[in-house]
Amino acid sequence: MALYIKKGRVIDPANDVDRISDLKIENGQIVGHALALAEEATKDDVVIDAEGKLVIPGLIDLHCHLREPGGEAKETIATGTRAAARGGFTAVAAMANTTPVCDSQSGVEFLLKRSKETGLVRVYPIGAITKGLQGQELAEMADMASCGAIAFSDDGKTVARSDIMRRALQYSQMCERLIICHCEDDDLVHEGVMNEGYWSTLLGLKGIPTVAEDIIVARDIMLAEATGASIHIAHVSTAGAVEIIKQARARGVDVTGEVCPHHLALTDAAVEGFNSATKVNPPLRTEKDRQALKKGLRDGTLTILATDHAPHTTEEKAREYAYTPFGISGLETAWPIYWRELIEDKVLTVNEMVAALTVHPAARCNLPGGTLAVGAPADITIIDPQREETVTLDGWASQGKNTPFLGWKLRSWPIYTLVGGRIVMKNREIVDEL
Ligand SMILES: NC(=O)N[C@@H](CC(=O)O)C(=O)O
Ligand SMILES: [Zn+2]
Ligand SMILES: [Zn+2]
Repeated sequence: MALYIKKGRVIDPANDVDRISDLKIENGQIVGHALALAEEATKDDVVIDAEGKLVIPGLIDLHCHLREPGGEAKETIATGTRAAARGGFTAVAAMANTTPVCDSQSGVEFLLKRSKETGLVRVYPIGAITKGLQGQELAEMADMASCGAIAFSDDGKTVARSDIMRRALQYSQMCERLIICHCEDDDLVHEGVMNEGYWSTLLGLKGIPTVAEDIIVARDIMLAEATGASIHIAHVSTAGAVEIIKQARARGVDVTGEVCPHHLALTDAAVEGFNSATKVNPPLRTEKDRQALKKGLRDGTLTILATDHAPHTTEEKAREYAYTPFGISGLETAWPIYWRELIEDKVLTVNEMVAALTVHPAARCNLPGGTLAVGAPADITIIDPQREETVTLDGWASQGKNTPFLGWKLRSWPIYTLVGGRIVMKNREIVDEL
């Protein structure tokens, strides 16, 4: 049995493809592209009509929190990967800040095994940089790399000690893996819960200054430059960080940066009303920062889009603003939010936006996928750019209901997700029983 995707606009930035075509899928792989290829389909085959739709490589998220093991009340691999499928993602990289922390071979092996058993999309483990995310002793980086860790990160925390970070960068080169940096100076953050500025003053909440991020972005870039290592800056949120990354790239430092949907769509003004779903780390910043992120994407300083999907329980998110945990459940609204902020606002072309969600993240971590080339695994997303939907929790797959976008009317939604040729989401609904 073959599957055909008929008459879609096929966009494959990795191969400079943007044309109306049919795709043929067999045995989990893309086996052909051509106009009218679907005419050969027999009654045993499946044909998806994609006229007026975008047919793109499955989206790849380099930054999400699946919470398993230890945080199953917030999310599991089963529910988090279903949220991914609903959002058009065919692969997600899972951060190490679980309980226990993913800082050894057994942590990586657990994640891979559990993902195979219960995951709906591909899951790539990210190993911790330091044991227990304690920032004192390097984790078993080489062991983790050998059994499938695709990168290293203490995300959720900064590696505060520069000597430890320097050593980690040296080891990462031997392991040929990227270090992903969560950048905030803990002393400057202190007890802050939102961006420091007009709104924190008005609302009487403790502020987190932008320099808390900038200073560690600068430090990590200098350490990467000194060691020759490759780094990736997670959730870039400040104008200062964009400028520092831009200068470093111009000098030839191997640094990339990612942008999250919420930092493009919202500012700290959204905290008015104390909606706990707006509490995230790094915090929502000012309009100036938001515009700097867009400019950074436009001029090629920032090349990757990632969700930082950070689900929490409804109970935790019902706490007072100062005490509720940081994090936004982002997988299910990422594509239409990016569309609104980057396509409707004319920051990127559709091809550039697709590249930032597919070939760029794949290339950065040497992942398979991110392309629709013949012979590639059939990880494919179909987008209906016309579809309008209001964000509600109906059909929401993530256990984390902590989205600041409830009630937003958004255009352009994923309508099919295929992983290895298998349909895992169709017409906005998961195709699979838990
Ligand atoms: N982004 C967040 O606000 N929270 C993340 C941690 C992180 O990404 O730093 C989490 O694990 O909850
Ligand atoms: Zn982080
Ligand atoms: Zn994170």
